[in-house]
Amino acid sequence: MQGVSVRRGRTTLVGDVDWDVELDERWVVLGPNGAGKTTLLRLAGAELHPTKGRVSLLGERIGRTDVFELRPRIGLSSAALAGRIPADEKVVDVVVSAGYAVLGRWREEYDKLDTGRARELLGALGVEHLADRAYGTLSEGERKRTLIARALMTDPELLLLDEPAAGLDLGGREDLVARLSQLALDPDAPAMVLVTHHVEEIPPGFTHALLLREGGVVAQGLLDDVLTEDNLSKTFNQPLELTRSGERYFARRKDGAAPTQ
Ligand SMILES: Nc1ncnc2c1ncn2[C@@H]1O[C@H](COP(=O)(O)OP(=O)(O)OP(=O)(O)O)[C@@H](O)[C@H]1O
Repeated sequence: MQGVSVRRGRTTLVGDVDWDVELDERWVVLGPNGAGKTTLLRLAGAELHPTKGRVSLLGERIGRTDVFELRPRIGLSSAALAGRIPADEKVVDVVVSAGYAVLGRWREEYDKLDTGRARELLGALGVEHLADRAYGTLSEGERKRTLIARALMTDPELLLLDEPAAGLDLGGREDLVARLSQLALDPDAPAMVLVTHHVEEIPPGFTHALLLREGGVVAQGLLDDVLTEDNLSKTFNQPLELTRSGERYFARRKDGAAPTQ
């Protein structure tokens, strides 16, 4: 992205962003509510055109390419997508239908090979036993894993995950972080961008971070350089203490700091 802004009326959702993601990188986009994270991810998923600036994805310039050809090369898991899945859709079909860029099994008869791959992906995410259940009967954590399996179904070159751990309990979060870490460390895995509000959700193996506040970039670059107390405090507009334990990060407000408005 070069000089990218997205505006709606007088509101700037993201402003003047320069950002490069290489295919072997795993990025976390971190920022408070309303910072513009989802907007940035939708730009990266060819779901949104910038108001200003240039976006190129997988060698194709947005505005000069057919986004319908580009989108299957990008795997996306988001709450918006989750909300469009029919409750009675079979879990394996939620995954396999990604290869046909549809939601809802009724449209296609799927190939056995594809169904096998979908089950394999569900297995890699620890939910193969749910393959024949209706999506609507799954817990939040099981749904998130199903959606990640779906995002991987087309063997994408870029994987975009919008708050994959939101709504999970502690065990569910830790399990998902471990699985995403495995994926991040796999050299054959696609480039990854993960949006989150919480440093605790950064999976080991992620290499880069972009910190966003009020639509602007506070800092971006190698994770270790960018994730500092100063940068995090600026991003969340309060004095934060950041600790690192092994490959994981933890943050909390500094002792004695006054609550923000
Ligand atoms: N169509 C629109 N018109 C005006 N403002 C909008 C529009 N769409 C989004 N916004 C605003 O743009 C800002 C950025 O939204 P975005 O969803 O990208 O933030 P986010 O960082 O993903 O937030 P969250 O963490 O709460 O999901 C928000 O303040 C939102 O209210």
